[in-house]
Amino acid sequence: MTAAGPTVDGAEPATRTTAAAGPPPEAVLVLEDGRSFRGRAYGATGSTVGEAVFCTAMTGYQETLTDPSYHRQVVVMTAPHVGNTGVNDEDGESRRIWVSGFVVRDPARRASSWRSRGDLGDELAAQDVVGISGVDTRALTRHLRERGAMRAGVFSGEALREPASGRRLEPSELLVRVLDAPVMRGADLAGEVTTPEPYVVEAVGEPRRGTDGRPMTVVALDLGIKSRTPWHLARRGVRVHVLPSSASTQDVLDLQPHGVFYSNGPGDPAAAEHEVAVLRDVLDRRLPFFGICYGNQLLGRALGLGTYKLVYGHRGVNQPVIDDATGSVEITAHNHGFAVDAPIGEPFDTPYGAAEVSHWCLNDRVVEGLRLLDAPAFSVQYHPEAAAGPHDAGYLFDRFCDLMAQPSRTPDLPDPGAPARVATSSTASTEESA
Ligand SMILES: NC(=O)CC[C@H](N)C(=O)O
Repeated sequence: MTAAGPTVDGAEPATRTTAAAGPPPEAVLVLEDGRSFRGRAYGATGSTVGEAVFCTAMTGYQETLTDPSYHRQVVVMTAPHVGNTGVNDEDGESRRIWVSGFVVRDPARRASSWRSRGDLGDELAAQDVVGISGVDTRALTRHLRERGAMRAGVFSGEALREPASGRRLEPSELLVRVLDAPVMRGADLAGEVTTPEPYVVEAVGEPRRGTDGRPMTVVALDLGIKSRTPWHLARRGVRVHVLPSSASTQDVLDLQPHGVFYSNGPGDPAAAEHEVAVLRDVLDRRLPFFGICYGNQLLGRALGLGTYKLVYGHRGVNQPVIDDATGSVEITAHNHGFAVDAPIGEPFDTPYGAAEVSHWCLNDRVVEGLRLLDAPAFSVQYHPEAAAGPHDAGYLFDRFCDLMAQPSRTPDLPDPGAPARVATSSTASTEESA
C-alpha cells in the first residue's frame, strides 16, 4: 500500500512506501542560491552535500551511480521514473556508488528485471548514499540550467531536526552547511577515487602483438576509470595495466607499454598537475596516447590549452558530436562539467607539432575531441566505452589499437634545456557559483 505524504513547495509525495514501514521520512534539498525542494528520503537517511548536476539519461542509472567521475556530485535524474530494473551484479562501473547524493522524482515501487538482485533504494541505503524522491526534477533541472551547476545539500531524518529541541530546521538554516561545502572548481579528486594498487586486465583470447612482437600492452592511468574501458581494450586482444593516479613517468615506462591511456575522472582538470607532467613525458617520447573525458582535458592541458567550467555541463547518453574530418555525427554518452578551450576548424601549434579539434558538440560547439597531427595522440571528451550509452564511438578503441600497431616514430625529444612549454591551464569563469 502507498501512503501520500504532505505536498510541500509544489513537490509531490514519494510513493515508495510499505504498509509496515510507512512513508519514508521527510527530506529537503537546499541549493546554494537558497532555493529548496521538499520530498522524501530515498536511500540512506541523513545529510550530504555536493555539486548539484543533472543527468538526462533515460537508462543506465546503475552505471551513472557507479561512475567515479560523479564523486562529490549530487545527481538529479531528469528521467521521472528511476529504479525500474533494480540493481544487478553486472552493470556497476566500479567497486561502489560514488555520487554524493541522488535526486529522483518517482522511484519504482517494484524492481522488475530478470537480472535484478535488489531494489535501488535499498542499495543506496546499504551504501550509505543519501537521496531524495518526490522532487519536481523538471523545475530543479530548469533552475540548474539557468543558474548553472551549484552546491546543494540533501537533509532528512535527524539531520532535519535541531538536536536539542527536535525542532524542524528550515532550509534557510541548512543553507550554511551547503555554503560550507567545497566547490568543484580547483578540486583535485582523482586521488580520492583511484585504485589503491595496480592491477592487470588480461587480453581476451589471442593477444594482439605490437610491431616488436610482444603482446600489445597499454598502461591505463586510473583517474576514476570505468570498468568498461579496459574491457574494451582487453576484448581487442590488449593487456591493460591499470595504475593509480599517483604513478610516476618511470612507473609507466617500466611496463614498456605500446600505448598509454588516461581515463575519465572527477574534479577540475586545472588541478591535475602531476598527471599533466607525466603525460608530457609520454608525449615527449611519442608513445601512442588515448584519453577519455578527464583524459581529453589533460591532453589539452599538456598541449598548453586552457580548460574552463561549463555553466551546467553535459550529462546524458544522447549528445550529438560531429567528427570534423568526415562530417559524420555520433550520438554519444557524456559526463563532463569542464571543457577544453581550443579553436575549432583550424590546426593550432603545440609543443608536439600541429594539433586540431577532431570532434565538437552540435548542441553548443563545446570541444569534444583533440588530435595531434605530428604525434600519435588523440582524445575525446565523451564516452566511447558507452556505459551506459550508444555504441557509435566504439571505433575509437580500434583507432588506438591501430595507432599502437604502427612502427614507432623517432622520438623528436625536446632539448632538455629548452624553455617551458607555451602555456599553463587556466579556468575561465562562465558562472558565478560552483
Ligand atoms: N567524466 C569525466 O571524466 C569528467 C571530467 C571532469 N571531472 C569534468 O567534470 O569535466
